[in-house]
Amino acid sequence: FFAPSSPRRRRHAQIERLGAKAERPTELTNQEKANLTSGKTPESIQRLLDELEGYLDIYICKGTKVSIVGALETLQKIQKEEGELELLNFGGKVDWYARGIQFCKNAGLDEARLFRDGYGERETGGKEKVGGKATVASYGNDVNDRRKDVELREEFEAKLKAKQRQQQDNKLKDDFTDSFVGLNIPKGEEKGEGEAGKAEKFVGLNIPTKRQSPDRVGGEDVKMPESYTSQNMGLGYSPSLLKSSSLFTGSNLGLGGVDDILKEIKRRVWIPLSTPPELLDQLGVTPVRGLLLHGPPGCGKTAIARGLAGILSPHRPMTVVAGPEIMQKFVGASEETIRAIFDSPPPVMEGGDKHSLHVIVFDELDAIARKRGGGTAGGAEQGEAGMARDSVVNQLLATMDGVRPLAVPTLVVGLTNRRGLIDSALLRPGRFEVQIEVQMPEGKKERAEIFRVHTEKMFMNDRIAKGVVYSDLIEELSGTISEGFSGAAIEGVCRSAASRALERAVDGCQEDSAKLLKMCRLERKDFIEAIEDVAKALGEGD
Ligand SMILES: Nc1ncnc2c1ncn2[C@@H]1O[C@H](COP(=O)(O)OP(=O)(O)OP(=O)(O)O)[C@@H](O)[C@H]1O
Repeated sequence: FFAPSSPRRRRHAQIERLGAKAERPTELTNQEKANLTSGKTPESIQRLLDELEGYLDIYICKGTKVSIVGALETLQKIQKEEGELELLNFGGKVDWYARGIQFCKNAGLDEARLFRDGYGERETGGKEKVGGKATVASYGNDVNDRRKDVELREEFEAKLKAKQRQQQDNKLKDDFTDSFVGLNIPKGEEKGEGEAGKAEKFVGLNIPTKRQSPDRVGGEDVKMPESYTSQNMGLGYSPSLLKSSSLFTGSNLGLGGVDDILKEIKRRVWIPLSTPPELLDQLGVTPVRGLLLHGPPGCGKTAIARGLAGILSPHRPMTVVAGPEIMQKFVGASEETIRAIFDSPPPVMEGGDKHSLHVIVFDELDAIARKRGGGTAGGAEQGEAGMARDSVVNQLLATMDGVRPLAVPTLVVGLTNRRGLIDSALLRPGRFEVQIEVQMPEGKKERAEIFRVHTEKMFMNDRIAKGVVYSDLIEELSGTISEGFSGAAIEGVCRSAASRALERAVDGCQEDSAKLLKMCRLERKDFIEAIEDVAKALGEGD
């Protein structure tokens, strides 16, 4: 939904220019020094803007209340930081808060909806001003405000639904086709971009706009296939689905150093799934049916698969098949078991339609899809377990080849630490065709990104000790840890560091919860000691 003319790259370039231009006062007051060392920079506001963008993306896709609350809270942080920046004469010429509000407007959230219709009153009339702008009353944390929000949203959605029903009853063709953006619209009836945009703005309001069930409209103009084979596994043209791929970023998934991986998944899996089928037809290609993520433990394979399923198919829960557990069921059972996984997708949630993508994640795929053949080489097994595995592999092959049609479009994601054990037939094109290695964080830059992901919240909530410069801390930590630290290990470091700060705060003021809340801040040494803790544990693990 953000104009392609304003990609993040351009904003970062702008930040860099601003940073270069920023003039620091030669003589800083103590307060200013304290502000400086607490990390107030244009970059910190940019990070907040990125966060805001993330919330608005989620809002557009899923329309959740949490995302609006998150957006509002982020706006407030932006306003606060901007005020502090102005004190430092440090980029104060840029109205970041106004940019944040513009983001919200682009996302279809006007100020009235953000501030008045459920999130407390916007204070105006010069009651209170920061940096010349009217401040926003804090989001009502109390239950009443939240309840009011829910009531307003329900009322608003009920009205919209009623209006939609009426429009359908009246057979207003324009409105009728608008709601089908993303469907396989028959040739000659494609809607122009303007109309597509019109329908899309409802996406954030939980109205099923992407692909409505043909049942609901008579199924005459719009036909979805009755069953899905390798030829028509795609979801049909879906501009909103294509756009929502912008959500598939490391920062939204809470992952650092994986942007190249996400880009490749977007290009090879996501885009073909949601482009016009006739275009795929002309190109003579079909969407990919299988994605294999392989690599060492704790590097984010599961998190990527979850993120992919959550954004690609927000209305149908994904199916997770835990390899070793399910194998116990397979032994002695018939081939029906694997069929059942594909043939019984979880029902769609409200707002979805029956053609929503079904994502099946096979965790520890090597446990169920080992090389066939009964020989011991390459990890294949004999006996009942070996036969069960052979049967599973055969079933998977038949299903992924499209021999057996499926009820809904399906994407299979395999996760494994041991790609070498998987039957090679499953790794051929047409099956787990896209294979991506999710490696250990390669260098300092990737490690710094992961540290940032897992400490940003502490930093934003002022839980890093005064006097510690956040960017220096990240730089130091990412240089200190060794190459053997996975993303999960780095997350472990942050957890362990937090536990040290918590312990110190609790020891210092057990009986005074207000003091405890105030005191609990992470020191540099907490992180350094935590790195040693985790390194020790990793060493013992080896
Ligand atoms: N690149 C990363 N950036 C930030 N956090 C990460 C990263 N990789 C892993 N983590 C953290 O580690 C946790 C565990 O990762 P995840 O389960 O996705 O790894 P995995 O590769 O699937 O491991 P396994 O093979 O053991 O299942 C994640 O939830 C996340 O918090």
